Parts: sequence; structure tokens; C-alpha cells
Amino acid sequence: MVSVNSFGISFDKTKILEDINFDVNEGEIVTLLGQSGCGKTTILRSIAGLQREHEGNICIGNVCVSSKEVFKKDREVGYIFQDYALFPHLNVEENIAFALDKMPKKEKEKRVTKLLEQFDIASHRKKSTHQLSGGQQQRVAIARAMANNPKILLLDEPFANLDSQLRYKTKMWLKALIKDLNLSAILVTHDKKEALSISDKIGIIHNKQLLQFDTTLNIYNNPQNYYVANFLSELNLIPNELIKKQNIDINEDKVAVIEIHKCKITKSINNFELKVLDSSFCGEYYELLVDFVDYNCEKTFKIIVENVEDFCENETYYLDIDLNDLKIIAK
Ligand SMILES: Nc1ncnc2c1ncn2[C@@H]1O[C@H](COP(=O)(O)OP(=O)(O)OP(=O)(O)O)[C@@H](O)[C@H]1O
Repeated sequence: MVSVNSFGISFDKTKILEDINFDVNEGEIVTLLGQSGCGKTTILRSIAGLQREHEGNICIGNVCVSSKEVFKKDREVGYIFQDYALFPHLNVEENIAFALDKMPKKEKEKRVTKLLEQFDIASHRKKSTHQLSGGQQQRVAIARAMANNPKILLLDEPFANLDSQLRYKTKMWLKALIKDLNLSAILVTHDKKEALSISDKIGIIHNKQLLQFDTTLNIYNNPQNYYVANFLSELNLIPNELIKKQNIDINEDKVAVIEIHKCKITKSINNFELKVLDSSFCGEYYELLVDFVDYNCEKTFKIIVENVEDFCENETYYLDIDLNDLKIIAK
């Protein structure tokens, strides 16, 4: 288990993160989500012991690993870097063996062979890393991270360099590996779909803080505020004045949101009069960009339709929604 307690960090006197608290249990995949530069990698680096100057403490099992006296071998951490960080001057098997530098030679050879087979890269063992595809490089990086049988796996954007098909396959394969070995895994990504599909729990980082940390379903269904909700779903925002016209209570601290896929467009008259501003082709569907007549949307309001020929910019349409699908949440 990993336990991050009252963690905070500053660089050049600028606070990057403050009072971050979360736990990752065995067999659990936790994803940290947040905008670029919010501090996700910094948290991973601190857990791996690569960033020792920080506030608070980080414990792995019963050992508090923030102190300078604890060496990397005691941390039992495998780290898969965003760009894989393979050594270009070493071949595949040497890259993996590098993680086992203190092991006796015979034992090391056996372990490397086992890892090459386990991660399906045995036929590439003598290749240099630049002769490998992105997916193969990723497997070498994972094999190297797993070489010392870590209990904790840290993954920084591990699927970023893979095409969508390989990304999906690798994600499912990695999830099974983490569950089989009962590892505690922490994943960093920008991709909300990826986070939702692989994680047991999600933490959203914003403005130096961990805004919300919860199980994937809880955080998706009960977002604490608009930032969290908008990070995890494709949402439309309905102006508060229009909501009040439906006799729904809403104050200035709150906003009314609805998932885009729950919004339809109709010609039947209701209070949500719309004008179509633009449309764009998205492959299997079109996206209509609309706005309310007399009420300005703060954000772009999108509606998915199968066909754009039925809609023209100068005609009046109405938003068709089930009011039960509306969520009133904090701003
Ligand atoms: N060693 C360092 N010295 C100074 N500033 C640093 C250092 N490491 C990180 N930072 C700064 O801390 C902030 C957080 O960086 P970090 O890499 O953790 O963000 P991130 O959320 O992982 O970003 P991304 O999603 O773009 O990878 C950034 O502003 C970065 O410039």
C-alpha cells in the first residue's frame, strides 16, 4: 500500500502542490488526472524517491520512504516513464538487466530471459531500442520496471505513444497484470476515457490541490464541482436564468449541467429555444454548435446529430432534454 500524507512541494519558491493526501491499496489502480503542469509527474517522482525535498511524508507499506536514509531498493517501486527512458546504447536485454545490477550473473541471466518471455519480446533481445516499434519499446520499459518484482508500479502516460488499437490492447493487458500480481499502481494521464476505463479510483488535481479523490463510479456520478465534472464527462452548461424558468432552485454558486449525449434537438416548442450557429462533421455523427435565444451560454453548447441536412442556421429549434438528467453542482 502507498500512503501520501500532507504532501506539498515548491520549486523556486513557487508552491506547486499542497496538502495532498491519498492511499493506494494492493491490487488497486489509481489515476491522477489534471491539466498539464499541475504536478502529476512530481507526485510520481516523489513516490519513486527521485524527488526528496518535499513537505509531508510518503509511506510504502509500513516504511516511511521520504527520509534520505531509505534507498531505492527498499522502495520496491517500478517506474515506467512517459518517454520510456530506455538506454539507446544498450540492447533490449541489457536495458532490462540494468535494473538488476546487484544480482549475481547467472541469476540475472535467468531473470532477464523470464522477463523477455513474459513480455513477449524474447525475439528482439539483441536489438537496439531504436530498432523497436513504440509498442515493443513500451514492453521493454515495463519489463525493466517489473525486473525487481516491485509492489508499486508508477506509470507516467504509458500509452501516449501508441496508436489507438495498440493502446486499448496494452491497457487491458497491463490492467490484468496489475490485478494478477496484486500491485498498487498509480497512473498519470491527460486522457479521461483512459482514466475511466482502467482505474479503481481517480484523483483530480487542480490549483495545487487534490480536488476530489474517490472511486471511479463515485467521482463520475457525484462530482464535487463543475471542474471535476467537466474533466470527466462531455458536458453542456445551461444558463441559470433558464433553469429558474423551469421552477428549479439554483443559486449563483451553482451551475446546471447535462451530458452532451443526453441533449437532443426538436421542433416542438418549449422554454429552451435555440439557434444553430455551426456544424462539424465528426465521422459517424455531426456536432451542432448551438446557443439559446435570449440567454447566452458561458460555454459552447453542443448537440450530437446523425444528419445535418435537417438543420439550418436561420430556423428556430428547441432543446429536448429530460429534466431528471440535469445535475445541479457547485461552480
Ligand atoms: N525539478 C524541477 N525544478 C523546477 N520546476 C519543476 C521541477 N519539476 C517540475 N517542475 C515544475 O512543476 C510543475 C509541475 O510539473 P509536473 O511535471 O509534475 O506536471 P505534470 O502535471 O506532470 O505535467 P504534464 O501533464 O505536462 O506532464 C511544472 O510547472 C514544472 O515546470
